Amino acid sequence: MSPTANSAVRDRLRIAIQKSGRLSEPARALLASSGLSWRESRDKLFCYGESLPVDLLLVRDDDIPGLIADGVCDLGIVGRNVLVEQAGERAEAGKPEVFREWRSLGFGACKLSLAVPDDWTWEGPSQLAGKRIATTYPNLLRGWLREQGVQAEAVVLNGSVEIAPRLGQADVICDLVSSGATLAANQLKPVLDILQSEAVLAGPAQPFGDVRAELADLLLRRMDGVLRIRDSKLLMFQAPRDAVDQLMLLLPDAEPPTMCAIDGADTLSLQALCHGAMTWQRLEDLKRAGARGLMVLPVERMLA
Ligand SMILES: Nc1ncnc2c1ncn2[C@@H]1O[C@H](COP(=O)(O)OP(=O)(O)OP(=O)(O)O)[C@@H](O)[C@H]1O
Ligand SMILES: O=P(O)(O)OC[C@H]1O[C@H](OP(=O)(O)OP(=O)(O)O)[C@H](O)[C@@H]1O
Ligand SMILES: [Mg+2]
Repeated sequence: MSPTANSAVRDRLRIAIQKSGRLSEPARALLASSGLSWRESRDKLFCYGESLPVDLLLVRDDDIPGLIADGVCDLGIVGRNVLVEQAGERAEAGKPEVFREWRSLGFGACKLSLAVPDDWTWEGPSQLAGKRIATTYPNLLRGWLREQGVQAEAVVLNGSVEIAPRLGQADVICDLVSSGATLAANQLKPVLDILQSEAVLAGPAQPFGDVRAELADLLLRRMDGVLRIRDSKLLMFQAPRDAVDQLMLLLPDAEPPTMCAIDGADTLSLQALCHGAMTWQRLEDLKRAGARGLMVLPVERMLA
């Protein structure tokens, strides 16, 4: 299917997200926080956008890069691991680059790691020469092996990769790791990270040439606002003017504060957007350094 043939007839934006899995809920939540709402219930495969002409396609995550490549959808929310793997697959087959990562989204964090049996003494990548490596990500693995100048065999499995060494299918594995619990349960240990992954917004490599460009820009601006204030709080307090420098050292994650003088000029009232966790411990440290009347407020929306 040609991308242009399929996408030329649309004046609505279509975003593919995972139908059901780790990225489904956070992807929906991010889009909803960006002001999108849909008519259909969540078990449908297609959700018609109500607040904006932006529709959703609910699909298997592995299908998302291909749907963008074919012009069936315009954007997608997918793990970087899947996107980079399929980009590599296309490059290997001599196909042009048609999709790329537009934004990292700060959820679905995991690593693609090499893991070896617990009883191995790890000496480095050269130890993998001639070994069989079970993985769902053969392109990423082969690319890494090439960079290392190591020749090894990729054994491609679509699931239950961790059990392959025990079944004698492979010597080591290259799979996604987050807590490490699955590796530990299978007597494996991680020795190297090949890719740091998280959910990303994927889009076409070339900009849209029609109304979708404006829609995508609007959506990106809103998403950037949502991502920027995620985990952020507005901190308000008062402090003696001569304590402010010291106090700001305790707030390395704060944007430059807004300050105004009260009580003549000796006391300042400050407000600062802070991007890290505002724990009781931090508030107590600020109080000890001279801050008074500390208040932490949630931030709902931000438009830069
Ligand atoms: N253990 C993990 N912790 C955090 N994120 C993970 C973990 N495993 C996978 N992910 C991320 O979440 C994405 C989706 O994982 P999930 O297990 O839901 O996919 P799936 O089983 O392939 O689903 P689908 O049915 O859509 O094909 C992965 O591609 C990866 O980016
Ligand atoms: O480090 P951990 O926190 O243990 O997570 C790692 C596991 O998570 C993923 O599998 P998932 O649970 O999605 O199962 P699946 O591969 O069968 O879909 C991944 O493929 C690992 O098996
Ligand atoms: Mg999948």
